[in-house]
Amino acid sequence: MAGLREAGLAGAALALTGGVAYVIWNLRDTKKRQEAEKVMLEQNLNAEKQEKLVEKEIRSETAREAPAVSQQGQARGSQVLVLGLDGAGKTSLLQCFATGSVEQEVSPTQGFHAVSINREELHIEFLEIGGEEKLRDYWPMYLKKARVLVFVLDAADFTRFPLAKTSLHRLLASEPYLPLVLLANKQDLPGACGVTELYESMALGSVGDGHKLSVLGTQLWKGSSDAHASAQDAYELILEMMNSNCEE
Ligand SMILES: Nc1nc2c(ncn2[C@@H]2O[C@H](COP(=O)(O)OP(=O)(O)OP(=O)(O)O)[C@@H](O)[C@H]2O)c(=O)[nH]1
Ligand SMILES: [Mg+2]
Repeated sequence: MAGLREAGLAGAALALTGGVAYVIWNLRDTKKRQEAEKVMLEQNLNAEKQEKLVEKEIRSETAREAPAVSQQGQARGSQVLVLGLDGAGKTSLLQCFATGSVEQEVSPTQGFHAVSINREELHIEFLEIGGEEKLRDYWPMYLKKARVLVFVLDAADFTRFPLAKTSLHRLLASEPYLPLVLLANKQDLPGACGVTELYESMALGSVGDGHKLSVLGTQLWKGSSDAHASAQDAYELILEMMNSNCEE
């Protein structure tokens, strides 16, 4: 009996210490959980803040129809018009500007694709009009408001150089003072034309003196580690050309 009682007491003591230990553990656990919840809450708030910031700084919009030309007005603002034949890499470029890389699959732009960047004093709206044949007739309508024209070219698609050249020269002829940034994209592809050859192939020497122009090689394919640096160089060049247009 005594053995049983002792065993009972020992059991009760164990249960008691176990209970105390549980309470302490539970208290510690609650404290830890509260701390963890606080950290999580702070992280969520920070993430929310960050999201809002990104939302505020970069807005991306795609639509099947281009914005009405009447809404465009006539004054040159901070719009950068991004044109080029279908498949050249215009959407990939804008995706890099908006997110820093080309992570998602891009699909052909059926109408327009706009990305607005607002950072401190800087506000730029990049407007891409799709490059399919049926959309090319709309291109000239958007030149009036553009401060800079970015023409993206698939530098490895030699067969379409003549078409790209005609399309580009038609645009330049209707806007004799519009600065041009020509992007020789897809430099990663074997045999892609370099910037010097492209200058010749696109007959840029024959473009009037009124045009400030720059040619830059880029590679913007999905997953490329160089895409970010390429897009960054293009972005800086565009900014420079925008500023040069302001100073006039
Ligand atoms: N290899 C390679 N592929 C690229 C590069 N840039 C874009 N592409 C690919 O080329 C295809 C067309 O790219 P888009 O960015 O949709 O071309 P786009 O000029 O917007 O074409 P449209 O909207 O049809 O006028 C996609 O499959 C891209 O992943 C590049 O530098 N290298
Ligand atoms: Mg596109």
